[in-house]
Amino acid sequence: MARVPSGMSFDPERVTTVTFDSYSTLVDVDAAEVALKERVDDPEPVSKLWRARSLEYTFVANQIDAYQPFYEMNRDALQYALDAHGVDLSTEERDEILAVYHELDVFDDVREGIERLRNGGFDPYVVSNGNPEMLDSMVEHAEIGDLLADTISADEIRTFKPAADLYRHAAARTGTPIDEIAHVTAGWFDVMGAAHAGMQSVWVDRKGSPWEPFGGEPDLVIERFDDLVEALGL
Ligand SMILES: O=C(O)COP(=O)(O)O
Repeated sequence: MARVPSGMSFDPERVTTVTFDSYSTLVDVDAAEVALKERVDDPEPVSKLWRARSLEYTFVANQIDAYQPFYEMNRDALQYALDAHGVDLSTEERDEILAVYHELDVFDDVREGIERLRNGGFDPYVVSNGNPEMLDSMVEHAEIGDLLADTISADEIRTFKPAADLYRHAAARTGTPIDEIAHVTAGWFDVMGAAHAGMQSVWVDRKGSPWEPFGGEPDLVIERFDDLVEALGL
């Protein structure tokens, strides 16, 4: 069931285009932990620090003009997480772990949900921090290439979420007024960034997580993509 947080309003009538975040929304980044398992005794904290640092690097990069492709952010963050936990791996081993990003598992509701949106007349796009090579392999592995209108990468303007410029760039690329876009994401910072830029924000909360006390609420909260399909009246 979709939840509309109190005081917030999701307006389905205004939506013509739906944009999706990729990592943690379409594909499961927690699966990256599996790649660590074979080489690290206690993979969970390493995986968590890796993921957290990747995102923190993107936030800092926006502020200090230090863009590098998201894959390289992940590479540096993995190195840091391993160092912080005293794990010494060769470059080849680190590369193998990193490559898991090319074949992350797709969530089971994704294909059907996007298909129903598309059949209902909405244009589905991906708007992601991932660089184009990552997005190509993500789309191929998730087998959703036939459903998407396009993928839009932070790399096109060398600026990461949640900078408003990236959402504005995405709106321009889709040819849609920004307030006619619903942005669907599991990332809290991405919910805030999309809303700040003028999109309607849809938070995918698959695990019943608490929402953030900071930064406003999503316009709509869904557990599965079907909930969005219903909220859009399809
Ligand atoms: O890893 C992230 O959440 C950032 O990448 P995304 O924009 O595709 O989500």
